Amino acid sequence: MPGRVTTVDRGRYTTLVGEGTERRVVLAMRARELGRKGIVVGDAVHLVGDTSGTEGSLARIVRVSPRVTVLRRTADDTDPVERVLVANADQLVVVSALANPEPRPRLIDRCLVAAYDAGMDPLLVLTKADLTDPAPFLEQYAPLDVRHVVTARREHGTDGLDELRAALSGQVSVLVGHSGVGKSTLVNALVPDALRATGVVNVVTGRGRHTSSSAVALALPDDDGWVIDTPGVRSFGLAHVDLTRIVQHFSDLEPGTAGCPRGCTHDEEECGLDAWVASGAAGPAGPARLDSLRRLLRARSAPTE
Ligand SMILES: Nc1nc2c(ncn2[C@@H]2O[C@H](COP(=O)(O)OP(=O)(O)OP(=O)(O)O)[C@@H](O)[C@H]2O)c(=O)[nH]1
Ligand SMILES: [Zn+2]
Repeated sequence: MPGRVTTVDRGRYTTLVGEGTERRVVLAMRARELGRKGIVVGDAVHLVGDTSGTEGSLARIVRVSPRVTVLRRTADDTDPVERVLVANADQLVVVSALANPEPRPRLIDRCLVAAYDAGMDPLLVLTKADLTDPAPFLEQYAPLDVRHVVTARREHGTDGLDELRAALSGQVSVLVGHSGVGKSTLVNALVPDALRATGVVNVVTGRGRHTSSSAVALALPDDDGWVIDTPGVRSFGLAHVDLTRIVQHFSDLEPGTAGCPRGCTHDEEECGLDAWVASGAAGPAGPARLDSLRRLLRARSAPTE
């Protein structure tokens, strides 16, 4: 029985199996034959045993499918190892308020790098446009050509929500953002209460709301994709990011790296990209694009915020 891992908590895995009306929550443990193989939220797994999902039942996870993407959480003081946070997500939704709290461009840049490194498409969601004009902020990000959705609270509801739904449709999206940006407000609007209750099982009681601070996958209405909410994720593991994976996302600049010395950091005097851009090969936007690329490359080594 195939399933998708929605929460991980102390050796218990909440999974969702089945489609449509057959969809149900199945609590599972790992089978011995998995050895030390890790299981994270978003993993596609194969379950055996009692997959009825009835109260008190426990299935076993016997296989984990190869991961298409992996988003890593950074090592920190309590855990020196970079760990996979979420598997198989398509896009990284970086939620930032335009005001209250002020946007943190360095953190956003780090999120973009993490997305590129994970093989995920980034999507910027800029909330609270009712408080300030989004134009100055957007200008700063224009050369990066990152998709974005602007939301604003209005008397009749929230502007931009339909556009956001369209961007999430059929995708597995990880939502990140620091406290107060309005991420919970968005998740509540996207995933109705009834759906939120399923797939989010408290391991201790077997029902109710999951309280741990780990990622939680929530199915969007009508099986139209997933959002994975990540409370408490403040930074990503960028220590092992491969430069070429970032440069790949700058298709207008990438050919210019042919003129770089071996092992070029693309942020040094000998870098071939300066000449490439100066020759006009990257078009009129070239200089701003190169600045943005270098900003991201530097964000890798910036201290965590
Ligand atoms: N003006 C305005 N306020 C908003 C908007 N969206 C959310 N808020 C408010 O911003 C505050 C923070 O929203 P939350 O959804 O709790 O933010 P969060 O990112 O989940 O933050 P944590 O719960 O701390 O993780 C709340 O008081 C919301 O009512 C918006 O579009 N405009
Ligand atoms: Zn270079």
